[in-house]
Amino acid sequence: MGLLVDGQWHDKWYDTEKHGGRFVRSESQFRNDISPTGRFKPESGRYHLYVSYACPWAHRALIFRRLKGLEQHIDVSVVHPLMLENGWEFADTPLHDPLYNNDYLYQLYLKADPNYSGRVTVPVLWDKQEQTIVNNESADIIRIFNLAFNELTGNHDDYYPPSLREEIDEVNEWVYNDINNGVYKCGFATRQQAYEEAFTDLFAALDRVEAILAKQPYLAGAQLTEADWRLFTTLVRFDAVYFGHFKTNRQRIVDYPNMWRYVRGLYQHPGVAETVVMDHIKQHYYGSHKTINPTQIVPAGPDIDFNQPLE
Ligand SMILES: N[C@@H](CCC(=O)N[C@@H](CS)C(=O)NCC(=O)O)C(=O)O
Repeated sequence: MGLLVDGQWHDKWYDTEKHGGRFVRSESQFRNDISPTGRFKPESGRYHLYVSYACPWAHRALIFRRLKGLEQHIDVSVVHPLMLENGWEFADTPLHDPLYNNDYLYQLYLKADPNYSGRVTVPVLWDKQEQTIVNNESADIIRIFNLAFNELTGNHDDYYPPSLREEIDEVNEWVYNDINNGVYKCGFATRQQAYEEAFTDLFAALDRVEAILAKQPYLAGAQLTEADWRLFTTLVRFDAVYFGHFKTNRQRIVDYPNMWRYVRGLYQHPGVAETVVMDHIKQHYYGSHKTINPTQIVPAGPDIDFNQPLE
């Protein structure tokens, strides 16, 4: 784990002490759009997506690539599940970098900006033409995938429809703060109080989701939207890693009847199960955070059947 400072790699863990033991996530820095009139145009074969199967943020992008039929137009590279002293690394095929044969993901960031300062995160949407990063913020990448390539693919499915945008933005706000990022706030807290605050907020938000799903099938109502996919990537990791490794253990997702049905429904959506790679997920979390799990032992359980029929 580390970061780049003026183009130099430093092996450094998150500094929680300056925030009273709290984990504070930094903002992504490459935030360009893809549009017919802009610098980055929607073209087949021009862009490349770098992900980790372990990462819930990168997972959103992978799901949208599949939902929007972009596999033929945007290739993907997957990094090695362990993120240690050199950050995300490439390894032997198929976990290699087919474009530049880099050893480390930070080399890609340096190619985009030799003086880059900041964290080196996945996902990365890369432009092969300009050899730079278009965008490294998953919330943006899924919206780009949702719309920008529609003319190319003929797929007009809309996961951020204008009529529901206000509702979706409102849900995203608390789901992001208290659940998507909330599990990290629990797991990376270095003081008891910081952990307990995050834990309380997390389970209040999960209870809220459970109550919403008692009344309607999806977070924004009757229609499946990006708000659901953003929540899904956290829920699908919850019982296998966050519950144990991040100490989010008041209850599991399987213990919430509505959420357990909902997460299975999303998992069983065509093409989604193939984007869930549980051994990368478990290896990454239990193996990469030595401050939390010094032995790096990966638990053998639990056994979760996301394919269980939806009754
Ligand atoms: N806001 C970013 C967050 C991405 C992110 O933090 N990814 C994690 C992996 S789950 C990462 O690459 N972390 C490396 C680091 O923080 O140094 C997004 O949603 O795209």
